[in-house]
Amino acid sequence: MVSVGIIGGTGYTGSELLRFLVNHPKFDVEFATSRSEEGVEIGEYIPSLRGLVDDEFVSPDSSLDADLVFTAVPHTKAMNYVPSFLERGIKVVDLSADYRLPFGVYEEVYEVEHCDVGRKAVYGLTELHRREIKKADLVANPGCYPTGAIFSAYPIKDDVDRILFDSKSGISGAGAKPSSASHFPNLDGNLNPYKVTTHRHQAEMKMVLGGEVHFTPHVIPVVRGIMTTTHVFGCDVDDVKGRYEEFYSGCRFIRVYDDVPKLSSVRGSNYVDIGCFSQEEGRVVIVSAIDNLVKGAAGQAIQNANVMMGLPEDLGLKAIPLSP
Ligand SMILES: NC(=O)C1=CN([C@@H]2O[C@H](COP(=O)(O)OP(=O)(O)OC[C@H]3O[C@@H](n4cnc5c(N)ncnc54)[C@H](OP(=O)(O)O)[C@@H]3O)[C@@H](O)[C@H]2O)C=CC1
Ligand SMILES: CC(=O)N[C@@H](CCC(=O)OP(=O)(O)O)C(=O)O
Repeated sequence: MVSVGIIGGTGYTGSELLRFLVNHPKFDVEFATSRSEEGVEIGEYIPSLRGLVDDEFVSPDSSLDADLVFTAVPHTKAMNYVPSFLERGIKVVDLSADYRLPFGVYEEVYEVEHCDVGRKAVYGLTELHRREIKKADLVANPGCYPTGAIFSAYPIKDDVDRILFDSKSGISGAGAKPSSASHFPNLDGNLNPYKVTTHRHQAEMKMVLGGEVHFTPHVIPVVRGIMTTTHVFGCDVDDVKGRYEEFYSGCRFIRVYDDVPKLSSVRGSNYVDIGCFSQEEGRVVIVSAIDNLVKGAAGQAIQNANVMMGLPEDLGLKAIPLSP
């Protein structure tokens, strides 16, 4: 068995890691941390795990031991834990943004100084970066929006002039802490664009796709899921859908089809559904759907950890979507 730890076990992605790890045949949860819930039984704090996990949350501490650690803490916080794990030979999958971008770009976009500059991480969109992930000690798990967006454009990225991502996210993307954006009367019945031209994930999308990339996020009154409508301009590809089918053949979590994907077809699962492929003069529209907490976070993190430990990529991740 491989022992794994979670820094940030009470958060939405930490809880989702626990949900999948309970059924993982090769990963054994050694610890999950929380500062606010230290000593509280995990199954008591996360009622869906009642009777399934009887350990208690422990205080986050750089001396905690495991074979692999998931850091599921807010960006700017993970960099305080990652170095000490790596220095003790413990592999890390970081779910935060701290190691995703070149350090100079990170400091500009996140407006903070990075305290671990120079550390090498592999950016982990599993299906695109498997070979590097296999050899990595530190994987930077991609952002939720970039995951859905990049998969929806990658197969044709070199044959287009310009890419525009228009994404709609469920509110769990904002984490467990309530805010005015997540307050029920502000969210219900609304569709709220935010950071329309300035969202921090645009840098990640540009890093992987290159070229001209634009991104506008919206939050919608659902809990889980990200739907991205991707407009590509100047597309020089005859059979766009055929290109995707070929590119993603053998990727068991990526499903390519004709229809417009639904959030309910991926909810609770590690799937990326890609479809639509509507074409008019000079523009192709492609739509992708993911569960932000699974393929956009915990699921992809476990997929990457499987690859890092030389295990089958889909181990512990065979959950079927919760449709409807
Ligand atoms: N929600 C999503 O859909 C996605 C989130 N992510 C990223 O994953 C990370 C976690 O997100 P999410 O689970 O939503 O966040 P939450 O806010 O829901 O949870 C944060 C967790 O981190 C702990 N924590 C906070 N500050 C610290 C600290 N300084 N040291 C140790 N632990 C700390 C909290 O527990 P306590 O305060 O009790 O210690 C809590 O368990 C973030 O970087 C986020 O951007 C990535 C992809 C998708
Ligand atoms: C709806 C919502 O608020 N979403 C979050 C995305 C958070 C997230 O998951 O950020 P990372 O993927 O970079 O870790 C936001 O826009 O900041």
